[in-house]
Amino acid sequence: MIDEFKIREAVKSVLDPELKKSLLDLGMIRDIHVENGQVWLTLALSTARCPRKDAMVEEIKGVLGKLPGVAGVDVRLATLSHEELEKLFPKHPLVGLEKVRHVLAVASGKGGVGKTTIAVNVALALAGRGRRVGLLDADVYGPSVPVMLSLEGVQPEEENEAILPAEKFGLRIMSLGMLTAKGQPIVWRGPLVAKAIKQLLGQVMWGDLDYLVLDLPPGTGDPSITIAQSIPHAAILMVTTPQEVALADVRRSIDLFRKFGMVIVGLVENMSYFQPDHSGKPIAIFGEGGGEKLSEEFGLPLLGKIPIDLAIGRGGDSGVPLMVSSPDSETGRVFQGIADRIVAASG
Ligand SMILES: Nc1ncnc2c1ncn2[C@@H]1O[C@H](COP(=O)(O)OP(=O)(O)OP(=O)(O)O)[C@@H](O)[C@H]1O
Repeated sequence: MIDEFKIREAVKSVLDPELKKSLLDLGMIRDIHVENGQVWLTLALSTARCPRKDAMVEEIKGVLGKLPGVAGVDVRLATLSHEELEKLFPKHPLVGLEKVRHVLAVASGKGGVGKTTIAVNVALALAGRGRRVGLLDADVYGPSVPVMLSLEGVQPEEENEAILPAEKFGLRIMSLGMLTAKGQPIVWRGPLVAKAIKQLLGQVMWGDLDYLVLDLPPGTGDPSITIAQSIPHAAILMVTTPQEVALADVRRSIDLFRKFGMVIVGLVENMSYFQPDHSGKPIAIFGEGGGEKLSEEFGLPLLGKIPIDLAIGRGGDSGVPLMVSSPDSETGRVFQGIADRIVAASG
């Protein structure tokens, strides 16, 4: 007859994929109960969002289901307590940036050039290429990612003292805007900025990510440098516009990031031209050549030129970005090209 002892013996062989130790020995399989061949047990996970939970449940059921006398196996899921987690994993395996392969910080010389638009749509384009992508809105002056992704009013959930990013359009998203009460003015200055970002970086359960795209505050002020610097291995994606007058700000910004030892992966020129219709000639509303000029001057690749597209503005207002509503449009293909070049550059 099957009993708890036999179940324990058998289930010992199921290992935690991370720690490579028996789930039973780790205390993650508990409350085993056997009655008339039916087995009940609890699997306590590091997080309810554990990406491998289904595989672990299947393995447990597979191992126990083979035992003679077992009629059925019922696995209940639970999460480890904070104390248990700390004991098993001195550092939570999914919190912070440990499992984030690349951090891409989107910066601009000044405000309003489309930095957030580029951050959101490049993140979506990378996700469209099958990459696991997070988006951190670190724009201390006016976090606009919640509006662009219709996440207004969304408060982050917490689990075991970690903050869970919101999930939307296949991205994991966290915004400074989610940490402030609705309607409250945001006054993140000096030490507060560093503290808020440190908290975000240290406490958000980003999990396994190929890319974390960061929307930096605009300009060459303290916040953008402080934030970019506080993230190990962050590389800068610089947004520019084509007109000569805007270039001075971008030059200053590039110089400053370089002075602080930051790598710049490339330039994206936004609002490059307007295409009235498919047959007409593109109109260079804001002049032309800015991106190329900077590219030559600083030896940086120009990763793409985004047209002025009414669908981008509409996407920003409606909360459904262009790379969700029309990823294969002409503008969508430019974002795809940028994502491809980023992937190729990051290896
Ligand atoms: N290529 C484009 N075509 C049409 N509209 C655009 C384009 N790029 C950006 N916009 C629009 O311009 C406005 C400003 O864009 P966005 O918020 O992305 O700029 P930003 O540089 O992040 O601004 P901030 O400095 O305030 O953070 C938004 O309404 C956006 O929809």
